[in-house]
Amino acid sequence: MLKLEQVSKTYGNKNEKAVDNISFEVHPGEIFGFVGPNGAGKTTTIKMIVSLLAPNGGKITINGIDNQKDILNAKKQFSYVPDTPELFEKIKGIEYLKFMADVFQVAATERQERIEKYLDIFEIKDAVNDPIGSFSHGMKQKLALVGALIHNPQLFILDEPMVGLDPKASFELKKIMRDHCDSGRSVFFSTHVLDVAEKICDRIAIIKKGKIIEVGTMAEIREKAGSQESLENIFLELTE
Ligand SMILES: Nc1ncnc2c1ncn2[C@@H]1O[C@H](COP(=O)(O)OP(=O)(O)OP(=O)(O)O)[C@@H](O)[C@H]1O
Repeated sequence: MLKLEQVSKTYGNKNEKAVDNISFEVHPGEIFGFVGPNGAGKTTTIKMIVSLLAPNGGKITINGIDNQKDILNAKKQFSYVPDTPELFEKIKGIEYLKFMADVFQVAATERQERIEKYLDIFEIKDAVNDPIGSFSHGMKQKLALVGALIHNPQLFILDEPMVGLDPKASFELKKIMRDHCDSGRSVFFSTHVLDVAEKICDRIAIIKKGKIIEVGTMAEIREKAGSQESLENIFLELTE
């Protein structure tokens, strides 16, 4: 579903690589967690996957499509919710959702169904007729999530999705992520919330100073670390 092969990124004329020759794969039906300390390279990696940044080297394929050679078709395969969604403040929430449905050419009945379903789940049905500028941070995040789910993407990419969400929304999002993968699609997300990653991810990659230092299921990570500890404890040991 998502494949990174020897991907690197250096910003400007910095000496150090923000992302250094990383490779991993996210399979269909998988929730894949991407964890690492501040400045490790998570957002840089995500921005290269979604074609907001061009890598200096390596190859990224999404659902078999090279995201440097065929950007438009690669972009049709995924949805992306950044850590701080920047939405059009002057338009109404519902106008944003219709715009997203238009961009991804979602048929009328499906868009109606999905918009209603997710507005209900995230409890922002009453707010969507107001300008986005009047939304709280959490409400904007919920709207961005609904907008990203409208075309039922093959790959759902989220950067720090739990930050700013209330406990109910966070619970619902985790359920949506699982359902999404149970239907054969995939989720790739970065997080600092390690107990959530441990609980919901099928596989996890740990990045440190731009390099992948561990990747696998929790059982595989525990085995390699020679420890039965929590992801948090193993993470702290590996990233010391
Ligand atoms: N626009 C930029 N220009 C120059 N350097 C950058 C830029 N964005 C990120 N970096 C550098 O690249 C490295 C990786 O940053 P990145 O934001 O990818 O890390 P992260 O793992 O997402 O961190 P965090 O958990 O703090 O969000 C850091 O050293 C950072 O200073």
